[in-house]
Amino acid sequence: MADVDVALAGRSYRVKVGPGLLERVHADAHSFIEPYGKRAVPVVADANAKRLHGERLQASFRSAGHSIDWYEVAPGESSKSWDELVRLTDWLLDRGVTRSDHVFALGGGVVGDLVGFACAILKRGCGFVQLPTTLLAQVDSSVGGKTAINAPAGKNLIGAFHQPSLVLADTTCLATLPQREMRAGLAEVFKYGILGDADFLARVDSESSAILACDDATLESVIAHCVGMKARVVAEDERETKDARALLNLGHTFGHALEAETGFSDRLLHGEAVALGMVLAARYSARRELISLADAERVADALARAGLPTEISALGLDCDGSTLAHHMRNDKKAEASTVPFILLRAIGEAFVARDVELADVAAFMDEQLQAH
Ligand SMILES: NC(=O)c1ccc[n+]([C@@H]2O[C@H](COP(=O)([O-])OP(=O)(O)OC[C@H]3O[C@@H](n4cnc5c(N)ncnc54)[C@H](O)[C@@H]3O)[C@@H](O)[C@H]2O)c1
Ligand SMILES: O=C(O)C(=O)C[C@@H](O)[C@H](O)[C@H](O)COP(=O)(O)O
Ligand SMILES: [Zn+2]
Repeated sequence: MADVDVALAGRSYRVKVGPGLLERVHADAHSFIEPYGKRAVPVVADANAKRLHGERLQASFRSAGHSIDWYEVAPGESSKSWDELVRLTDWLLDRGVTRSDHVFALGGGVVGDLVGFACAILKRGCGFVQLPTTLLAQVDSSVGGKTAINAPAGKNLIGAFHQPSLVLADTTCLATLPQREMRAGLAEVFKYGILGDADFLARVDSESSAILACDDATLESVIAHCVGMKARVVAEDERETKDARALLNLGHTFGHALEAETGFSDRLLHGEAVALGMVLAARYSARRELISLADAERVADALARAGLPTEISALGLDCDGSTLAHHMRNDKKAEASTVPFILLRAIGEAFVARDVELADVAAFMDEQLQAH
């Protein structure tokens, strides 16, 4: 078992990583469950996560004399919507959830982002506990307090910073995760290496088979490493007001544009979009002679070896580079006169570039759409 603390004045919380944590939620989350007394505890769950792991959670609550009031969320990105937010907040209000209560979120990044945002606005803020069940959610989305739903204008455009009170990442859950979803999560694992830790990138490259095969020891140590990196960044720059947290957005300005263009659907998962986005960020860095083309292709090759997509020409998009660049204008990092891009000075050394012309990005995207 590994523990990582996210240090935020007055709002610090623990992230526990390891096998079997769902069986002992009643113990680890005791202080957030006990106040419910005889009331059932609200658990918002991704339908697949509930079907596959809900019973373990239920047994844990039952052993401490508590029952669960389940709310099911349909799997998929389309659940990060206004409609689902309204349905969920109405349900929480119906259950009489108070500001001092904690709502439990069982599932991947979709449920975590949705529940986190609902809890940020419910009665101006109640608590929540993250029980992430995907690799992506365990290494990234359950930690750091970015919560959001999507808008027609773009990805995660309606949201709030709202930190969880506890994160319990039970690695046993990953045994039931489809390989495509494991790979999508692996993209965010690669991200930590590419943006700030070349040694970790080499390690992930060589251990990707063990990660995808859910080797217990590898999973626990890799997940804890990622959470540790994210915890340090979040402690330094919780609200992305300095450049530190923006680096966690490597590949996302490109990736979110691709997600928008594919309709936030399972045609392109978030992690797959991030993999493509990191390749684009690396190749765009090479175009600007910040890194060599060989280094950019090293990034692409590592992702390809793990079975992740690296060529946007294979997506069959019916759009041109300026349509994609137009989506990027809605990026939340955008400033009045510029869209900051996370580029590479070296593999393992990302930085925020504020002198990128969207017209140049559009021309680059046109080339990439036609490449290979
Ligand atoms: N807040 C953040 O900092 C942050 C960071 C990264 C990503 N995100 C967001 O996270 C979302 C993606 O999260 P995700 O990749 O976890 O996707 P997801 O939540 O859609 O889950 C992926 C799929 O796995 C299924 N599933 C979940 N747990 C399972 C399990 N244990 N076994 C079998 N199936 C299971 C789900 O039903 C779903 O079909 C995106 O919306 C992205 O924007 C947020
Ligand atoms: O935690 C962060 O900061 C991140 O950027 C993590 C990303 O992996 C994640 O996808 C995040 O939701 C993207 O943030 P956004 O501000 O671009 O919506
Ligand atoms: Zn992401």
